[in-house]
Amino acid sequence: MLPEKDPRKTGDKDSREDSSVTLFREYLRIKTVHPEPNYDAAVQFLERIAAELGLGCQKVEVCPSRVITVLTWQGTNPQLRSILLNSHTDVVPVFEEHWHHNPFVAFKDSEGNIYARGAQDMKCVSIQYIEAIRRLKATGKHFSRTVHMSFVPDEEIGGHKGMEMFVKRPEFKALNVGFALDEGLANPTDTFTVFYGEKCPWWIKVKAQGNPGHGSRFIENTAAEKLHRVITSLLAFREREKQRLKSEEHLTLGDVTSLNLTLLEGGVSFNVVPSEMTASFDIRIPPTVDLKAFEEQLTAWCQAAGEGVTYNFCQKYTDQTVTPIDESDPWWKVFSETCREMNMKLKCEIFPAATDSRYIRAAGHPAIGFSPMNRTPVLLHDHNEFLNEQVFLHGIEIYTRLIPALASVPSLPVEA
Ligand SMILES: CSCC[C@H](NC=O)C(=O)O
Ligand SMILES: [Zn+2]
Ligand SMILES: [Zn+2]
Repeated sequence: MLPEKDPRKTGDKDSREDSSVTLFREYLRIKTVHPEPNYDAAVQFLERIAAELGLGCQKVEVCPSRVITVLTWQGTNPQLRSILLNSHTDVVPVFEEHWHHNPFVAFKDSEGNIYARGAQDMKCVSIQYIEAIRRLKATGKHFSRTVHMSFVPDEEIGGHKGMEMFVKRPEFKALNVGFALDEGLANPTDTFTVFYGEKCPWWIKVKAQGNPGHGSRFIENTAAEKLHRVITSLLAFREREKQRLKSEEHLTLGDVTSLNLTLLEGGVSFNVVPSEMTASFDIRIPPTVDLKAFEEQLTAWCQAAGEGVTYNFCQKYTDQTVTPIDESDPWWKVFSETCREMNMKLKCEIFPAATDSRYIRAAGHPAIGFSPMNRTPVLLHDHNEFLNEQVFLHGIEIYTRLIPALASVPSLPVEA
């Protein structure tokens, strides 16, 4: 086995690598991977950064072993609402046998592509925030609004012991957030995708009860027949939404309801007709859908499948707040104008999955999901996730413009 630092393993060839890229790769090597993320190492890393940059560092333990780290750059007018730059520190598991390089070594190939779990989702963004602030501080600049960087655990498993708890704490209220940035997605074209809202995740478990008996007989009203009907109704709806997305050109994945059958359970033996079987569905509902009507539809499908068909929620998010993206909104105006000044093309969408932005928006703060990765395939949660170092470095330049612009938004009427 090659040692972890061997250039054949890391792709390190020259010592002229940009120090921001080196820091990014160092962060990627911290194994904050589920199911047992090494959060202590990440917090230590962030404490070191805070000391290096001369930033305030606050640690909030929202529950045992779950710490939110907040690095703060105080503004010249701390009364004003702050800018929150949020990122999560955890990453999703890997199927190591499908990776061409160890996903926790941050191998860089001859084209500058850095391969690692978290390269896109979203350790890039954490380091881009940090490096932009490092550069801004180095020029001696100051801005009126305070800038906070929050680094949160457990986003990938729903944020229940992370951001969901944090927004309810006095320490969060004390941040006095005016506007937040959080993660988005890569875009393979020249355009950058920007997210102003998210779909609501609903995870439902449908239980069908029926008559049991010997596997050789035609038992009436079995659990399987009823479950089959529910599955048929739900998958037919899935097909309609899929076709709608395909046939209406202006629609994106964020605009239609997605639905997948993700778990099937039940049965004890080949020759025993079970009295109970379950099917679990991952449903993602756009903010424009009437949730009450949708729930009634689910209930109707279950009722139509026969007696003894019920469902319960394992996840039911119902806040449909979206962030304003009209030019009359002072935050959006500054965000979009600054991007325009850099000749960036933006496309505004609804995020198709769930991020911690939903908790920030539900707490009443505008939040935009934005990971500055254009000309990059969408590889989050995929094998061989990578980000090119030039794209990464360009992202730092983008934040180096965005952060001063946002932190200089003049006092708003609500702040008077
Ligand atoms: C719905 S809680 C799980 C959150 C998770 N977020 C990122 O992938 C997602 O599945 O969207
Ligand atoms: Zn993420
Ligand atoms: Zn993710």
